[in-house]
Amino acid sequence: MSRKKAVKGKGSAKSPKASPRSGRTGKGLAAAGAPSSGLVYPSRPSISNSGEFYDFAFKVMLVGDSGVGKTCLLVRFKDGAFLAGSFISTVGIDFRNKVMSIDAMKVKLQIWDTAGQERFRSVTHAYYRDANALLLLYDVTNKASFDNIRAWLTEIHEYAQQDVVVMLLGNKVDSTHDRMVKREEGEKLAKEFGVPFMETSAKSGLNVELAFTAVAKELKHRTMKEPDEPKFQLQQYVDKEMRTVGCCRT
Ligand SMILES: Nc1nc2c(ncn2[C@@H]2O[C@H](COP(=O)(O)OP(=O)(O)OP(=O)(O)O)[C@@H](O)[C@H]2O)c(=O)[nH]1
Repeated sequence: MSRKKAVKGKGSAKSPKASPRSGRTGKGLAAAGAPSSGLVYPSRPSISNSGEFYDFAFKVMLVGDSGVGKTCLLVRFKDGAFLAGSFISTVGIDFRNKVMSIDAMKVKLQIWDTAGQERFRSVTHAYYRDANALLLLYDVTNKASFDNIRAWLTEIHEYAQQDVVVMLLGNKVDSTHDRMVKREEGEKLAKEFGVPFMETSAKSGLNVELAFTAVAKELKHRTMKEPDEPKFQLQQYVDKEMRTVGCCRT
């Protein structure tokens, strides 16, 4: 990823509020601009620029308040590492590709990491409409980031495709002593909005692979599904596979 300096600014009152951690120096991401991947999503069979074949390609976006761990989640998934150290806020938007094997098929995920700060919101809005799935994150140690989820869901409703797959993720569950949002609260909110839910930790890697695998399975299933075939049950799949951690001081 390239590195750029952050620009300071304030977002619109209509957008979800930035969490208290926003407003820091920018972590480097590609220039903001109109989405122009040139790929058709979903596509089958296809070929990537590097000559690698895959059966499906899907676009997944990471969204949520600044500091909830979107970049760390992506880096954990892509490289199996954790970005420790000082927090550098994302500037604009960038993507990374990962090809996964799902039910013996090659699925390429193009994963877009968005800036959580409000001042970049108009940039990220332009990318919503092409997204096949959105991973919406909050930080279990930051109540404001959880409270802002309703506003994020309103925004998603406004800008994303109607059939976009949305999954709610409560990140940073490794910080058990700092936890401010109970797992049950996340579950309740997700149920209210009819979206699947799970908790993750980019730091420990807990459930990170599972979150992306579940979304890739859902998208692959939707694309291949015969009309009389039952739907893929994403939440059931996640519940069966998910590992949980104990609570906390909530
Ligand atoms: N303990 C813990 N810290 C995390 C985790 N994920 C991210 N962090 C920390 O949280 C801070 C913010 O992480 P980022 O991934 O940069 O957050 P972001 O959502 O991409 O933030 P923006 O780019 O501003 O939108 C960093 O200091 C990370 O080290 C996690 O799972 N556990």
